Parts: sequence; C-alpha cells; structure tokens
Amino acid sequence: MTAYAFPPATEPRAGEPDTVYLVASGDLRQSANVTCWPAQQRFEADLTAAVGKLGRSVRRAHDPDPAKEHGFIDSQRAGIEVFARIPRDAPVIVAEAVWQYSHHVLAGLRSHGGPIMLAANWNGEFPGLVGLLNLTASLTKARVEHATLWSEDFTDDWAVRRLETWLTTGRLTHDTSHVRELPELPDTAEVALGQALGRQLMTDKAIIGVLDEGCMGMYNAIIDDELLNPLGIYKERLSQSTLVAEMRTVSDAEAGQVRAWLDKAGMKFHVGTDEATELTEAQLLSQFKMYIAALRIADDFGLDAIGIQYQQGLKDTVPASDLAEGLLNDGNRPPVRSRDGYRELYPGRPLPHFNEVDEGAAVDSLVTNRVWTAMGLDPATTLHDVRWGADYDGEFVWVFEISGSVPAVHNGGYDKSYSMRQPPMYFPLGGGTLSGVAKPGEIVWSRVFIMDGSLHVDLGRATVRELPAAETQRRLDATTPQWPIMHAVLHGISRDQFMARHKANHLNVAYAPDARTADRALLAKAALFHTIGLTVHLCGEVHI
Ligand SMILES: C[C@H](O)[C@@H](O)[C@@H](O)C(=O)CO
Repeated sequence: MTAYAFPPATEPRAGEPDTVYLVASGDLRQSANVTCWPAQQRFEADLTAAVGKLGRSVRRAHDPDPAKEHGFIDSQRAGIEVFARIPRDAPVIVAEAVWQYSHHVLAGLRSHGGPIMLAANWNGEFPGLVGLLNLTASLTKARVEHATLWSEDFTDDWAVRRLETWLTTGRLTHDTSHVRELPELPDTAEVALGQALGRQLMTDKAIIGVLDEGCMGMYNAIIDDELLNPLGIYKERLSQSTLVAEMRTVSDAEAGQVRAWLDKAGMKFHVGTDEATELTEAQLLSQFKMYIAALRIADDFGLDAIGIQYQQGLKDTVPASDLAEGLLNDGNRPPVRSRDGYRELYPGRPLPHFNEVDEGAAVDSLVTNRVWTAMGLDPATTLHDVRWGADYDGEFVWVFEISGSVPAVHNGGYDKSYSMRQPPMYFPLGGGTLSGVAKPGEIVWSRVFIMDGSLHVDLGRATVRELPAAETQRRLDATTPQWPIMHAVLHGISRDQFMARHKANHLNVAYAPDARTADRALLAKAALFHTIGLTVHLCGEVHI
C-alpha cells in the first residue's frame, strides 16, 4: 500500500423526502447585501409559504451570517462550500429578490444532479429579475438544465400551478410560441445591405476593446474567441489600470471643456458637496477625464467598440464609468482631440460602449452601428436592464433601466438629460449617471446569446411609450430613481413569454424614425447576423 495522501471518500448524502433546498446568491459588495437582505427575507418567506402549501418543506442550505448581517452567498468559494452540503439529487431553488453574481452559484449548480429552479419576485425594489435573467443566461451557456419562475408573492394561481408542476416532475416549461426561426429572406435592398455589411465585417474585421473581462459573475457575457473570431470580431484585452493611468495625463482644463460643452447643451447635474452621498464636481471631473482617456486608448488600439468593466476593481479606484459610457454611445458628444491635439477622435460618431463588458451587447452594438449608419439612421444604441414592468392603460409596459447611462439622444437630447449620483451601496466612490426618460418612438430590440455551444440572436420590435409624469415617477421610485428609464411595449410578446425566453439580464435597443423604417432596419440586421453565422430568431410581431 503506497503512503499517498488520498482524499477521504465522501458518501453522497441522500436528500430528505419532500424537502427543497433553498439558496440565495448575492452581491460581492457587503453594502448591497446588507441593504437588500430584508427584501430577500420577505421574498423567501413568501416562497417558503407557497412550497409549504404544496406539501413540501424548504430547507435553507446556508444560514444567515450574523457577523455579515445578511444571508447571501457572496463569493464563488462560499457557493462551492454551500453546495458541498446539499444532497446531490435534492431539488434546489435559487431564490432572488436582488442583483446577484451568477458565478457565486454556477459551480455548485453545474455539478448538481437534482432539479434546479430559479425563482424571483416580480418587484422592482431591487434587480432580482435582472439577477434571475443573468443566471438563466449563464446556466444556458453552461448547458445546465433548469427551470425559471417569477411572481409578486407566489400566491397567484399562475405561479402556484407551475411551482407544483416543478415540485412534482422536477421540470417546468413555459410558453415560448412567440419565437420563430428566421424565414427565407426576401430579395430586398435591406437584405442585400445586411449581407454586404456581414461579408465586410468578416473580411475587414473589427476590434472590441475589453477593459478587464468578466463583470459581476456574468458568465453569459463572456464570449469565447473561437465563437467570436469567425464573425470577424476580435478582442483587444486591455486593463482598467491603463485607463486610470491615461486619466492621470488628462488636464483639468480639458475635462472642464467637456463640462462646458454639456452645460451649453443644457444637461443638468444634480451636484452636492458630500462625496459619500452626493454627486460632486470632483467626481464629475474624474468622469470627464475617463471619457477623454477612453477615446484616446480606443484610438491607440484602433477599436470599433469599447467596454469598461468598472464594478469590479475600478469601483474602488475612481468614480463611476457611466457618464463616460453614455457620452461615448452618442454621435453628438463633446469633441475630444488626440494627445498632440492634431486630430479629433471618432468625430461626429459614437464609439459604441458595451456596459459591464457584456460581450453579447458588444457584438450587438457593433452590428447596429454598422447597419444604422449605412441606412443613414442615428446609430446611437445602448443596452438596458430588463428591470421590471406593470400594466398601464391596458398594456403591459416594461421598465427597461440600465444601471447608469444612455445616449442623451435617447432621452430627446442633453437638455432633457440629467446626472445624479450613483447609489452609494453599489458605487462607493460615486460618479454621475446620464439619465432621463426615453423619448417615445419605434425601436428594434435584440439580444445576442450563447446556447447549445453556438451564438444566437433574438430580434424583435417594440414601441416606447410616453407615460404621464406621475406614472414615470412611480416607476422610478419603484426601481432606482437615479437610473435612465424606458417605458417599452413589446410587439406580440406577453410578459411571461418574454421572461421565459430571454437569455440575458440585458437587451439592446435602437430607435428608428418610424415603424416602417424600424422594420427595415430589423430586416437588414437579421440579414447581417445570418450572414456572419448566428442563428437568428424573430420574437413576437415582426414584419419582414
Ligand atoms: C449596480 C448593479 O450592480 C447593477 O449594475 C446591476 O443590477 C445590473 O445592472 C446588472 O445588469
């Protein structure tokens, strides 16, 4: 017998009958976990009561930590340790009332053998639905079978019946009949344009600058080069420390010129003096330096798009990246010159920025930029978080709400845009948003995602509604008032169909001047994606 130190044999624990194990993935940031914990507790109580009424009991797989004053899994290591104690074949519910980092539970779920349910509360207070959508997207990429469910408090018949199905069968499927494959493309100018732009992309190639890859555990948002390069898209992996170093070379005077331009354009800044709780002039100055630095680095590397990770690492170094991001995504923005002053950088056009280094949004923004520009449309695009929604005036109106910034043109211009301090629980060093209420109009929405090992894209149409100011404020107060909001009605897709299908916490949006032009732009975009090799899905009412 050799004297090797073999690991102790571990006997798999059997699950207790009629027992469901509950876990809650949280944020890395202690401040967010403590602030959001009471809402999570309320949701878990609702869910536990619902499961109990169906004759099962819920066992929380990890106790709240009194020292941390919350009960979230707040790291990948903690998640691995929690799942090591869960019987491998037991049913598991991942309960989310908050934004969470999917990699905290990905490892455990990947090797779990029992049924998996992701459940979130239909409540805008914290981004729980956003958290659920990121986790379902990440598990889809990882090919981990799972079910999803959402409800205000799990007392409604729709949710209870589906919860029962899952508890009984270990599976649950939803209605996604709104999704159809791309039919044969018609012989139109838009199709020809999309195909030509697709061939050009694959031939001439494009570079996306990724300043520190992977943000907040969003495993879905990292696209392997082997999937990306065949599209003609290549990553330039850069470091956020380079951005900080470049910011230090930007003078206060140059940064001040950006402010002066925005003041002249009518943008409003909600400024105070307390660094910890208010937006300050010093934070804004730093953000304008980031905007200038980002353009100069992009110019150095010949980037076609750029993504700043920010909420990991940089959030403890400089104020938020959001204001810079919103400016970059607009073709009408403060001019920035090369270091030697001879050239204006990316004059009169956006440098697409993909928030939270979401590489699915990077591919999408790049494609939108090329199609809209070629069609003579304003290419300003952005991602939004699928945050929440409620009926209004007989329609289901979504709250699409990115956590920080949109191009001002989406709000109707700088004079309809404002900047508020980012919430301290997420953004300790502050910095301003680029916020406003999205202007009414016709949009194309889309999402690039990984499924079955390959790249797919969902495309659809929507209309942005103008709601009364009181309703807008109600929706802002029910979500995050500092963040930009879009009131969107999806064409031909119910709330639950969209939640059942959408494979991301984010979706991309781009405006068109009217419905017919939006349909044409969607068609050109579909043709481009098809040409570069993505599987294209049309979602809801789409006229092509
Ligand atoms: C501030 C938060 O971390 C947000 O960034 C988060 O909820 C998201 O937006 C995720 O898409």
